[in-house]
Amino acid sequence: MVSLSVAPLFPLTTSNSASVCARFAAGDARMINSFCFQHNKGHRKIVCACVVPSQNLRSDESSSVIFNGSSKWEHLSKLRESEDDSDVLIECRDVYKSFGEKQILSGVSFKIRHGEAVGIIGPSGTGKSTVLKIIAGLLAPDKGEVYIRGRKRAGLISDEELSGLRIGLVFQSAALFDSLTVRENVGFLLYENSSMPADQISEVVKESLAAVGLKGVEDRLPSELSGGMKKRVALARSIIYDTTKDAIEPEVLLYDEPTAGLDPIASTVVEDLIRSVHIKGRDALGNPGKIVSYVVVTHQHSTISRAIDRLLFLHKGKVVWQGMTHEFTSSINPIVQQFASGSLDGPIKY
Ligand SMILES: Nc1ncnc2c1ncn2[C@@H]1O[C@H](COP(=O)(O)OP(=O)(O)OP(=O)(O)O)[C@@H](O)[C@H]1O
Repeated sequence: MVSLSVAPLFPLTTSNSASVCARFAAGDARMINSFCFQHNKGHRKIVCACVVPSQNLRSDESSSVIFNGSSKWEHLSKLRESEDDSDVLIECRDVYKSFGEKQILSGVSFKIRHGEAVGIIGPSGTGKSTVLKIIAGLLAPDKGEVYIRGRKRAGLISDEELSGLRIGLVFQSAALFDSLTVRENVGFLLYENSSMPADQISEVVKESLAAVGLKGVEDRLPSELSGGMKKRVALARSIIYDTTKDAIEPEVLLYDEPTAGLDPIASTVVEDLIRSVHIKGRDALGNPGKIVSYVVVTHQHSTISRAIDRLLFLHKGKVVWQGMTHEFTSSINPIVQQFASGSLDGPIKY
């Protein structure tokens, strides 16, 4: 059975049991709410979120990976081809997507491996959010395939019976329900879909909020929170899960511009939270994170340097460069160089 429901930092969950759950936190909570009630007929599960040691951007020209047909890239590409793929959680293979006449993705290919913290960057409108939605199973590619732990996904997440991987999508907007308290927002899925008693949900909500460094805000309404706090509440909602269910699958979180609109310090808080809920990190309570891998779409340099280990650069519908975060600023790829410097001169035209 398939059920879809919502969460502000929106987890989309699939399970390897007969139930599948998708959680969303989109821009319009009401729209999501109605979507949720239409679809959420049976079982569901809930998800979590992530952290890892940060890396600083630095120059390392010798290790850059360039996608311009250079022999170095071809060589590395061949090496990667022969790599062991047993740790690949998600793979997009030659994905195409158009909206009407507008071709957005024209053969996007990449892999997300177990334990990775991956960033997708590139000019505005190049299809980064579209890629996240395709990974999440909210949009189907026109052509090409998405593999979840080696299994080809057919159609949308709602069509899936089996996946073995929970995928959560955290939208740019916190997408909290305005009329619900923080407790009700964070525990939304549990109140709606689990058999957990209210006091137990309340406890789990409290723990989830504590994991993102928030205490004593359970009874507040979203309007009483700052933008940064709303994002943290949304993150708490994305990492909450039904503690009465066992066998929780590995989970991947997808963040769409998690620090957009935040001041530098609030951005740092969110970037560290993203790290902290990752399996390589520790949350505010000192517990290891539960998110196995995550993907962040961002334009912010601080988020790239603080929360991301490997980057995919999307341009004109393709991944035109990929490399470790520290290789980004030293890349000799003209597209990357222009983007990194913010120059108006170069191959990217506005
Ligand atoms: N559902 C849709 N219907 C029609 N067009 C869409 C839809 N979703 C996205 N687009 C268009 O596809 C293009 C890529 O959008 P997308 O949001 O994926 O880009 P992006 O790289 O994330 O942009 P930004 O960095 O500005 O957030 C845009 O031109 C957008 O208007």
